Amino acid sequence: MITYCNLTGCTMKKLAILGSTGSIGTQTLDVVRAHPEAFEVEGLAAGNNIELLIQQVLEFKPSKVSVGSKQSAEQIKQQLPSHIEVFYGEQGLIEIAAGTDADTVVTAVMGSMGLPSTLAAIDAGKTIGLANKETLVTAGHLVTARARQKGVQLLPIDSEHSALFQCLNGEPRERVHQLTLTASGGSFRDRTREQLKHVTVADALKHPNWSMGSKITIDSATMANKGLEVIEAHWLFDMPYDQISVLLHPESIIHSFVEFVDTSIIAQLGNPDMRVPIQYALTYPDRQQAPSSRLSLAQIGQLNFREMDYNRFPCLSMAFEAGRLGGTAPTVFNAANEIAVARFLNGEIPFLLIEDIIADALQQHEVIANPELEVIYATDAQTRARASAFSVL
Ligand SMILES: NC(=O)C1=CN([C@@H]2O[C@H](COP(=O)(O)OP(=O)(O)OC[C@H]3O[C@@H](n4cnc5c(N)ncnc54)[C@H](OP(=O)(O)O)[C@@H]3O)[C@@H](O)[C@H]2O)C=CC1
Ligand SMILES: CC(=O)[C@@H](O)[C@H](O)COP(=O)(O)O
Ligand SMILES: [Mn+2]
Repeated sequence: MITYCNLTGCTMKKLAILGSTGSIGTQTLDVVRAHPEAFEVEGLAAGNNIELLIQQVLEFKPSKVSVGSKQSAEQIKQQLPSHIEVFYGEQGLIEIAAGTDADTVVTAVMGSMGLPSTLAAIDAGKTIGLANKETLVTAGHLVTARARQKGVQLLPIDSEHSALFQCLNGEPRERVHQLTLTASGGSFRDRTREQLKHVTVADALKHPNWSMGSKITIDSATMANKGLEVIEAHWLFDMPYDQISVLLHPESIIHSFVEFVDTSIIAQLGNPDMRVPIQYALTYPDRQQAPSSRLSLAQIGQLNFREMDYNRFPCLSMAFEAGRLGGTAPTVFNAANEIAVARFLNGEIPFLLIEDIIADALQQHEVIANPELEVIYATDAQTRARASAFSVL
């Protein structure tokens, strides 16, 4: 039984979930389902999957919900009890992030569209269970500064960052030699660049180890995901880029590790199951039985590792470069990648054009140092326009 106690008594943890119908959102609700005595759901936000959202509302009984459009809001209102408040669009997402009694907000929408609601949740003093890595990539300096100012904890949900958080266990930065993020290599790990020219969307969506939303699955295949994660680690752990490395590990059993200055290495292991890091963020600093299977190293037998080939995966080099440049460069990397992946998923461009679109966007951009929020939004919009128009013809 999980209880959250302070001097005034024991309470249930109150949650709002942004992106409740997605891969992370539904697995967060699996964790809630496994511990009904510990969690209450105050707010749910989704995009277009009204059918699933209605089922979630009837099961978890939040007081407020939000959907992607006004039309969906009208539709859902007719099917829900009248005491449930229904919102929509960006303001709706902000209402779920900041306008409920939730103490913890799980940010599980995809992309930098999660930035305004994440900032609103921080401003409202909510603890953040952070899955939406694009938010930290596009505006890491603003998000982390605001969280510090408000005394708000950013608890990582991304598996590698949850692993690093657990390995670091509060140790100061001076004791750390290097953070290493492991990378599965994604759907095309063993294909040559020549073979990548004609891969299909269906092939790209077959991740070897994880079942995830489509955008992140493509990011894994291009290695842009690991690039985003390097920048995410930089901001979450206040670590310079030359102390962050990436190692190819096809099995996704070691989720990441920390090498300390005395040469000791501490790693976090587990089966690839996001409900484990999600639950850790929700119960932190406590640990409880998770709705997940136990890892048997004897059954696995061996684990493999390979040096990262940066020529094979140029998106990773570009992300390191953007991170080191800082300012608006990571915003450009992220926005160009979001558009390029959407175009690939839409069947508009071949797989290898994703990296060309990112390279073009970074090359033409004049970096603005220490950008304010408005500059971030303007850079994001300009980059999206350029990436949408990019053509090989
Ligand atoms: N999946 C995973 O295992 C991992 C994911 N992450 C990160 O977590 C985030 C979510 O990923 P994932 O769960 O895979 O993505 P999914 O695509 O599975 O889910 C995205 C969610 O966002 C919702 N959404 C889309 N548009 C809107 C909108 N306008 N307003 C409100 N909600 C909206 C979707 O709703 P609907 O479906 O109803 O349209 C869905 O609930 C990403 O940033 C990803 O990088 C990080 C580590 C692991
Ligand atoms: C589950 C998770 O955290 C994903 O970000 C995962 O790490 C993707 O795996 P690769 O990017 O290593 O293929
Ligand atoms: Mn990850």
